[in-house]
Amino acid sequence: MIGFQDVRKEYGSTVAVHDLRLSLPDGAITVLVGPSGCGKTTLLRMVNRMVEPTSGRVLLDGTDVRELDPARLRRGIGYVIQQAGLFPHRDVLDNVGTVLVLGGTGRREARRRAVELLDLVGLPAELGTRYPAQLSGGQQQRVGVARALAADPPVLLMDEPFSAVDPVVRQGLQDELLRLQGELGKTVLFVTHDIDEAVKLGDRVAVLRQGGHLAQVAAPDELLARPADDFVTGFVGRDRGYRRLSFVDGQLHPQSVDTVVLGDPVSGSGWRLALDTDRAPRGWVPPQSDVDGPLAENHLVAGGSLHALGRPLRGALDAALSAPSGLGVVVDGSGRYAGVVTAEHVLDVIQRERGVRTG
Ligand SMILES: Nc1ncnc2c1ncn2[C@@H]1O[C@H](COP(=O)(O)OP(=O)(O)OP(=O)(O)O)[C@@H](O)[C@H]1O
Repeated sequence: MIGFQDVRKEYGSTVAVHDLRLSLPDGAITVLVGPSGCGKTTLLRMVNRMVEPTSGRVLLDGTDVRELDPARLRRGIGYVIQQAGLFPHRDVLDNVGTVLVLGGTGRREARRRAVELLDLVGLPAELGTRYPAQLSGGQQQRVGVARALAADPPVLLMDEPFSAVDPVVRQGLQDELLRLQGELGKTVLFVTHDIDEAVKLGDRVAVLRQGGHLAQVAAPDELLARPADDFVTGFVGRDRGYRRLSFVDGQLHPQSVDTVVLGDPVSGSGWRLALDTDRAPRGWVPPQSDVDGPLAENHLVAGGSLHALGRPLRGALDAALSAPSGLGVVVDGSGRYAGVVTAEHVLDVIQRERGVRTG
């Protein structure tokens, strides 16, 4: 759907994008990642003609975008930028409905549709009458995404949309984008300088280096497993082997451990896992603890992270490494205790998976 054909952009003597050839698969997220100044934003803005190439062509559905009227082109492409870029003097509903009104929809209908879009991006309708300054950074970004989706464009350009929010909110926004994309299947071009964000979100990741050169384009797992050169190796980082575990699934065989339900008397010795009455893990009873009477929260040592069955093995290893007992707690889809795993067991499964994969 979107293709860059030998696209070059020069600003005076600066080559921002160097004869770049890249095509973006339909209905997938392609992430452009690279250090500051390597030409990511320039490349992205060439799609909606906010920047014109010095030479080469940008194709949208086979048509050179230069043949398309810029205003119409932009109405058909969702655009999300850092700090959302909302209009400060319009309330949230008017912000979200902007593109619809520009396209000829009446204001009342645009506001009605905006309420649905807020719901789509996980915001309560009550926020609709607030002004951007009355929202948190994460909420503003969601409004920005809702606004970009308003005209239901097939293409979404996202330029560092989550860079200005704190890491926890950022993860939430990333998860939300993946959920939305699962529903909507847009063709997304996403710019970031954060390799973790790139491998989490991208179906394909294009790594750029200084001077606007394309260093490698690959699926995230492939990128981490086989970086094309020293630049990409350096960029994806030293812990790429560990990060790659995010893409490794395998059949874990959790073992059982002694459990005790909060409110029940404690017996046995060694590490015992405390559960609530729904069998959700709550923490650990350490060896030699002398709990007298029913088990209460204040008798517990905090647990590590939990691993949900079927999720990538990185989470299982983290659960084992973060548990005070050294036993990673595995839960089922409803958050109920399903067993425990040691780091050794997880590593065995990983090695076996690798063996299968590499033949
Ligand atoms: N309007 C402009 N005039 C002159 N030079 C520009 C202009 N826009 C970008 N450049 C230069 O082109 C190069 C690429 O810039 P661009 O903004 O595309 O990089 P980027 O990878 O998005 O960077 P960042 O991650 O810092 O946003 C940089 O050297 C930049 O200084």
